[in-house]
Amino acid sequence: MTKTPHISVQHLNVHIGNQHILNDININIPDKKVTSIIGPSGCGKTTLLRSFNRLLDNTPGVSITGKVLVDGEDIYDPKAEVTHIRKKMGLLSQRPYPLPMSIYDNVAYGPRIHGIRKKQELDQLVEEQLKATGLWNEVKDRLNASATRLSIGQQQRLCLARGLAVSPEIILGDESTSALDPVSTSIIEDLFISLKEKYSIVLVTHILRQARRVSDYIVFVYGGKIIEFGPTEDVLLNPKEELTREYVKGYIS
Ligand SMILES: Nc1ncnc2c1ncn2[C@@H]1O[C@H](COP(=O)(O)OP(=O)(O)OP(=O)(O)O)[C@@H](O)[C@H]1O
Repeated sequence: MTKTPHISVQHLNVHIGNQHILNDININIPDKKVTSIIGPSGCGKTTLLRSFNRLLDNTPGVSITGKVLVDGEDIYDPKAEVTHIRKKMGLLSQRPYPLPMSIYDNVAYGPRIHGIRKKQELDQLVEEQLKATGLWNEVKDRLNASATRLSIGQQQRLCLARGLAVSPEIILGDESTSALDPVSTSIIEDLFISLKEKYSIVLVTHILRQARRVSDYIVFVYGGKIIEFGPTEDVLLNPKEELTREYVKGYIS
């Protein structure tokens, strides 16, 4: 484990209405590694991921206690600035949601909002991020075409490029390959592996093979609690907890 965690979760409890969704979560998410959150449907994986960038705030009936420190700053401190926190994180959801504009404008969108206006600077940024997501050669001759005309797999990589263009530090992926074909899935998985050089990556996945392929660390969640957390090989091949063993073997789903 790296010495300084990028995200440190301390005694996090999430209730929605009278349901206790996350129960005393304590975890240190390592810097510049891929950490995958696994567990059966409804165990709280997405809720945990969404707690990292305060996406739960608008959920009706939610109450959140405990701390989530990002780079040492408690994002649930009443004085914390949500925009500043969110800028540190890019979220890739299950399905790609390209903006209804050109490929170029999708990537330039965030930088423009953050005040970058010079065409040369934007051109360079767009090219850089399209290269980082392996799209450049596929789209360089049609940058002004509508993003919605790309394949679903390409759209997902474009959404990743759009997120990376605002210089986040952390990439959150919520089942982000579930709508993709096997080839696009494998491209996105390889991207996660290469992007960890620069970013801390946290993924929610149902697919154990995917978790094994891409992750350095695994968090196994069951019934709103963290049952086990550790290096991928340890958790998947030599779990300490009986519940993890049963889940990995497919006895619980
Ligand atoms: N907005 C909400 N209102 C009420 N209950 C919610 C809400 N969001 C999530 N829940 C409940 O919280 C629990 C955890 O949901 P969550 O989506 O985090 O689980 P998950 O492990 O990601 O599930 P899946 O793998 O099926 O996506 C579930 O029981 C779900 O019904």
